[in-house]
Amino acid sequence: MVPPKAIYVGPFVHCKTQLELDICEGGAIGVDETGKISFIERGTRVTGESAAKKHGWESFEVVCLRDQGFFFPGFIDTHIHASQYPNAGIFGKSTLLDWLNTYTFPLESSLSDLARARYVYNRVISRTLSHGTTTAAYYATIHVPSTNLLADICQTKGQRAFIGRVCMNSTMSPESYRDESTEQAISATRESIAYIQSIDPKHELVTPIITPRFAPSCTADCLEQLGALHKETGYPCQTHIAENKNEIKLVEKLFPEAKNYADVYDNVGLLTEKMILAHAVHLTEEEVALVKERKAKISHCPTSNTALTSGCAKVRNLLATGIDVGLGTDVSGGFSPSILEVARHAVWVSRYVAMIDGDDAKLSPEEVLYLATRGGAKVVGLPDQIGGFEVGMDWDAQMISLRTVPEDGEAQDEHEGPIDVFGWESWEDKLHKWLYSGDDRNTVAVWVKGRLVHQTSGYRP
Ligand SMILES: O=c1[nH]c(=O)c2nc[nH]c2[nH]1
Ligand SMILES: [Zn+2]
Repeated sequence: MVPPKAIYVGPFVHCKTQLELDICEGGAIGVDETGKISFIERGTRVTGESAAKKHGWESFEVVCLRDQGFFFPGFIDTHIHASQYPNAGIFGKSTLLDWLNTYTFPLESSLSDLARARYVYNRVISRTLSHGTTTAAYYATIHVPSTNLLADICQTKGQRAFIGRVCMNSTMSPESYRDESTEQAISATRESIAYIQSIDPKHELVTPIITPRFAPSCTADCLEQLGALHKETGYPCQTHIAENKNEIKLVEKLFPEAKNYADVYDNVGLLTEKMILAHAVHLTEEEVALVKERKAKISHCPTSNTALTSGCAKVRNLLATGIDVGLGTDVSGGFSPSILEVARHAVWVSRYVAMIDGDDAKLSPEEVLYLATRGGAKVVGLPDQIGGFEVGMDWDAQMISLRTVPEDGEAQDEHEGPIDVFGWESWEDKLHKWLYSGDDRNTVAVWVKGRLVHQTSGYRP
């Protein structure tokens, strides 16, 4: 579907650097038929017509922010298990290894049923889009048909996605839910890769991602062959690392020849700049140095790490080392499909770290919004294409509505959302209010590559 040429008029905000937002109180962003940003005009007096005239545009749509609010880059969820979405919020008092057996494997296993997979995947994609997630790195299940279905639905609904068929062939996983052998794990992975290539040969929207679940669920031989597949195809990879202390002990037992957890992946050629490592809560200094050296990326998942009592990742240290970090909902270790919520929790977790390590550990609102957008773009390997508003980048964006409370303090309608703006706040204050109290009611429209992929019912941009 070709999106129309369009000019988006109103305030826009994006991250200039890790520490600084670029807040433009008024302007116009021209997006061409390919969904790319063609021009950016700044100024509160700029209109769609004046911008079009300046750039010689003749036929186009104008999308104006009718209420107070702003355009913001779409969020990037660098780690989410689409197949676990029905369990969001269901974890009791479990920790990682018993959570996998009690809650997770039974649900994932049930998605061999394509009708059930369709039900779940339709919902999780609609839900994440409604929270402003324009790109997601998904784990599906071990099943090829339902993994391929996830790719189909992302394409139909217009969400940019990395789609991973989960590899898990070790006897640590239940017999009823694991790959039969290394050969079968690799051929199923190849089958899913070939399908995704067939539906999106240039990977305009969906891309396969090689997905060993985590070291304990794969044999050394399987990891080795996945490393070879990564080298052969150049496709990105994702896995988990150092999430939980018992998991780390298990890795030491299963891979006694490895120096540490990161070394298990490094030994087989999986620790590269195209690897997304989820969690990294308990990495040693030596491992952090290796991750940095290999330019591997980290997905920080604070809601999950708190829910499963895994620990508090020291994100300030990772950033100071120069490692690229993004945010992940990690549904359903994480209970929420919202990256805005995860960004807020990234602030909280950094404060828990600061209570022990000192104030330098604290992440600011600007920093977590950076991780949710530009940081995530680096993690998924698309820093020049998504995560910000620059000429030549794709229009992956969300329209945020923040209405000022009327003078009588009363009138509310379905689009008001949970934030009370009184009108005297600075732009920085409004953004902080959105970060700490906003939700999907504020996200009234969402675009991916210039295509409108979500709008709040009744709200027409
Ligand atoms: O947060 C997590 N979710 C999972 O599904 C998983 N599998 C292994 N390790 C994991 N961690
Ligand atoms: Zn996970």
